[in-house]
Formats: sequence, C-alpha cells, structure tokens
Amino acid sequence: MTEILTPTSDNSSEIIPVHPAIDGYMRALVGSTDHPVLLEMEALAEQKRFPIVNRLVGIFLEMQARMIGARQVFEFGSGYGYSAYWFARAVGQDGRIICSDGNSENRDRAEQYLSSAGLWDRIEFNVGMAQDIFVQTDGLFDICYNDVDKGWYPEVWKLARDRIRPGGLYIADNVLWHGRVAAETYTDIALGWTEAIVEHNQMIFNDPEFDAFINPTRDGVIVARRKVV
Ligand SMILES: C[S@@+](CC[C@H](N)C(=O)[O-])C[C@H]1O[C@@H](n2cnc3c(N)ncnc32)[C@H](O)[C@@H]1O
Repeated sequence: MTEILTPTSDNSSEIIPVHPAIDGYMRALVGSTDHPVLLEMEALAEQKRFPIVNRLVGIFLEMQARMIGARQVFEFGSGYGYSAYWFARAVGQDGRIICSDGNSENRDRAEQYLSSAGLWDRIEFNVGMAQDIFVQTDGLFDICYNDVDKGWYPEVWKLARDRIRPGGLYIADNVLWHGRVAAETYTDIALGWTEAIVEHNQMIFNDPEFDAFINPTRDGVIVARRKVV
C-alpha cells in the first residue's frame, strides 16, 4: 500500500471544483457538528498531512447513510476512523461498520478516538488488504465505501457492486482527483491512479443497475445507488 500525502506538491494542473469561498461558507454553516474527538482527529490529519475526508464530506456520508436507514457498512480504507465516525453515528446502536486498513497503527488510533466518542462498539476493525477482508466477510451491505489507494478503485468497485443490497449505496471519495480527471495534462502522485479513477467512474456511470452522481465537494464523492427492480 502506498502511503499517500495530500497531493499539493504537483498541483500545477489542479482544477478546484468548488470555489474556496463557497467551501468556507458551507463549512461555516456546519459548525454545530463540532465534537472534541472530531477536532482531535482533524488536528492529527493536519499535522501529519493524512488524507481524511473533511467535515463537509463527513456530514454528507452520515446523511447518505441516514437517508437509506443503513445498518451494515463496509469501509475499504478506514485510516484512523474519521469517515467511520460519521457512518457509526448514522447506523445506530444495532448497526455495524466493518472497517479495513493495511496499517495497524491506524486501527489503534481508531479505537482510541471512536471509544472516546462512544462509537467503538459499532465498529469491527480489520487490519490487512481491504479487498481480502471484504471477500472473507459474508453478506450484503447497505453501503460499501471506497477510500483505498486509487489504483485499486476499479477492482474495489467490481468486488463491491454485487454485494450492495437493492436501494443500497456505493460511495467513493477522491473521484475528481484534484481535477486530474478533467485536465488535459497533469502530474499524478502515483503512476496510473488518474487512469484508474477515470475507468472506475466510467464503469459506474455505464452500469445499468446503478444510478450515480458525483458531489464535487472537496475532491469529489461518487454516490451510486443500486436500483430496486
Ligand atoms: C485516504 S485514507 C482513508 C481515510 C479515511 N477513509 C477517512 O476519511 O477518515 C486511505 C487509507 O487506506 C489505507 N489503504 C490504502 N489501500 C489499501 C488497501 N488496498 N487495503 C487496505 N488499506 C488500504 C491506507 O493505509 C490509508 O490509511
């Protein structure tokens, strides 16, 4: 697995989807979501330049989960639990978030943070390759959330799509990849990642069993809903 840092060093071709003033306006509206644990997790991301989804995307994830009454969520690439924090709030006491990450330090941090937030009992955190953990886990999911290294995106979509219940959601972060998906020329942070994201997005929009849309907030979040036939 590649340790990704926030891709700012090669941003000569970066296209920012949402104007920073609009982003700031939206962020100011959601100040009431502050929680001491969230602030700590966000401070750590800033300090280590660790790519968590941000507050706006977190709120969006929680809302998506609440809108479909999600109880079972699988996360590919959980980091230290920031995105899981939002899903865990949505699924309620009987819900379950299966987290996966290749780094055991992230698991330990997630336990510390999500315990402090009173959400750890909704989490099953597995360390290892997310795709392997997924195929070893039975059942259908209300939501499969993808945030692994971007070269894996097509593979994760192919694995996940068949395991989403009708009316359930596939959600993936970074699908605009700092605008590279729409740039004529770009420098990638890892060979082939932009091409993988482009292929991933195209497959989803071409899939007759799903309806899809990209929310351009932060780095682009795709939401694809399995049709109910
Ligand atoms: C972008 S971060 C996840 C951030 C997290 N979803 C959040 O918003 O709080 C990606 C994480 O996925 C992990 N990772 C990348 N590829 C992976 C894979 N194939 N299997 C398991 N973990 C992976 C990395 O170790 C890293 O912690």
